Amino acid sequence: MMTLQFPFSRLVLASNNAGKLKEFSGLLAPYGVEVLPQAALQISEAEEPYPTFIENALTKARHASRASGLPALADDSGLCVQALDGAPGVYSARYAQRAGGEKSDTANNVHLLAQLAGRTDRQACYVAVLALVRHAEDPLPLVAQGLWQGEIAEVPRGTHGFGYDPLFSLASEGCTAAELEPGRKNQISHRALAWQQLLAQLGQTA
Ligand SMILES: O=c1nc[nH]c2c1ncn2[C@H]1C[C@H](O)[C@@H](COP(=O)(O)OP(=O)(O)OP(=O)(O)O)O1
Ligand SMILES: [Mg+2]
Repeated sequence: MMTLQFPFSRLVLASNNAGKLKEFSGLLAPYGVEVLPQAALQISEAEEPYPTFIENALTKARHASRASGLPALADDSGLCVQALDGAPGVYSARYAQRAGGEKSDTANNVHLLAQLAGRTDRQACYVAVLALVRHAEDPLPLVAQGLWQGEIAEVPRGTHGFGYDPLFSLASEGCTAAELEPGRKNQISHRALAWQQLLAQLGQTA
């Protein structure tokens, strides 16, 4: 792997999602940058009111950077299902809640299966957009995206990962994302791909 020098030694991870934090600690481990989850700095969760991943990612990164005075990395991600016209998309974390249910991964998975009942088109795509700001008013944030194609399984399988992983089935791997070893997911996921894109940009701008 190419080693890159980060232009800073510490950054805030602008996320409260334990699954994402775990994946990022793996992705960032080789780069010798100290990663501080925003909760460790008592930073509140930012609002995510926008209809695009990029706007939400940037707003989360700016919020954490403003509160901490440090560079910040944010991830806005979700699952886009073809037969549902791209839903739940940017609303993935609030999918069941917006339909009157609770805000949890389990409720989201149950709701997704109900929405797809009887549908044969199960194609879906995970999307991750990353935003890295050097400071809160950074006029030139680094932005990268990754996509990961899969299909929605009929029943959940696997215990690794988080979110929709038990339903995200990968023909090439012969299993769901929740059945993948975490290290494998971190090689091939939407988040891993976006991270590689961001690193490439850092290499150009560092
Ligand atoms: O690799 C993934 N494996 C499974 N599910 C995933 C993945 N990547 C995104 N997802 C789902 C989880 C959540 O339902 C939504 C992200 O929502 P999103 O607002 O970006 O994150 P969040 O609210 O959980 O944490 P935070 O905003 O603090 O980073 O997409
Ligand atoms: Mg969120």
